[in-house]
Amino acid sequence: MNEPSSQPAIRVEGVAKHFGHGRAAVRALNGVDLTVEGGQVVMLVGPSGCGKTTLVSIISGVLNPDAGQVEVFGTNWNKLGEDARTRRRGELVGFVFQDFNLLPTLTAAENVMLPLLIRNTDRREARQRANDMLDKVGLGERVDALPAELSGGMQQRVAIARALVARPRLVVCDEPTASLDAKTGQRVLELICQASQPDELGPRCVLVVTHDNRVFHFADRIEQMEDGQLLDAPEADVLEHARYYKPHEPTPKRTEDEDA
Ligand SMILES: Nc1ncnc2c1ncn2[C@@H]1O[C@H](COP(=O)(O)OP(=O)(O)OP(=O)(O)O)[C@@H](O)[C@H]1O
Repeated sequence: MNEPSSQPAIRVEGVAKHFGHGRAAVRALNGVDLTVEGGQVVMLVGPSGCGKTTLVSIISGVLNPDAGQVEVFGTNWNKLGEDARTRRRGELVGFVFQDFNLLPTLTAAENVMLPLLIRNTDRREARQRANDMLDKVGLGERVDALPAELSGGMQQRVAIARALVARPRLVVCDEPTASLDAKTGQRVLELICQASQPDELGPRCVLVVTHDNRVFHFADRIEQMEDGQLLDAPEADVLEHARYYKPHEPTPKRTEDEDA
C-alpha cells in the first residue's frame, strides 16, 4: 500500500479531450501522461493552441476529459459527484486563470478573502490574511479598489493573491506573468514558487503555463507540449533559457546525459 508521502502530487494517464463535433471538432489533447511529485515547480510550455490550458483545466478538475484518469494528491476527479468535486477542488487547488476571473463588484481584498471564507475562516482573520497577501504582491495600498479601478497587471496580482492565500496543495497558474513587467514578474513568480514548499499539512506543488522564457529558471522541471501531446523532453531552445537563468542547477529532469 502506498504511504501518503509516496503518492504523486499529480497523476495524469491517457487523457484525451476534443471540442466541437463533426468537421468542426478540434482534438485538444491526444493521450497525455504526466506524473509530478510533491515539492516541484513544473512549467508547461508550447505554442498557442497546443492544449496547455485544456490540460491544466482538466488537472484542476475544472474540465472533464473524454478519456483517461487524473489524480491530484490521491483525489480522482472522475470519482466525485459535482458538489463533492467543487468542494474538494476548493480545498486542493488554487487557480490563476488567464482572464483573472475576479468578481467585479468585490474589492481586491474581498476577492482574495473568498477561498478563506469558503473554508469557514473567521471573517476578520480572512481579511487580515487577504491584506497580508495583497501586500506581498505589492498591492498593500490598493486593497479596497474594485477590479475595474486596477490595471491589468494589478488584477493579475490580485488573482495570484487569491490563488495563494488559502495555501492550497496545488497551485495552477495560466500565464501568470503575461500582464506584468519583468521585475514584477520575477517577484510574483518567487512568491508562487514558495507554494511548492511542504507545510504542516504535507507536500504541495505548482504548475505554471507560460510563454515567458524570462521565468523558466524558476522551474524544477519543464514539460513541452505540441499538438495535444507532451514531448519526451523539451527542445534545446527551451532548455537554453532554463540553463541560462539558472546555471547552477540542472533544471530539467531529463537531459541527454541522463538518457545516455
Ligand atoms: N471551449 C472550447 N471550445 C472549442 N475549442 C476549444 C475550447 N477550448 C480550447 N479549444 C481549442 O482546443 C485547442 C487547445 O486549446 P488550449 O486553450 O488548451 O491551448 P493553449 O496551448 O492553452 O493555447 P494558448 O497558449 O493560446 O492559451 C485549440 O485549438 C483551441 O482552439
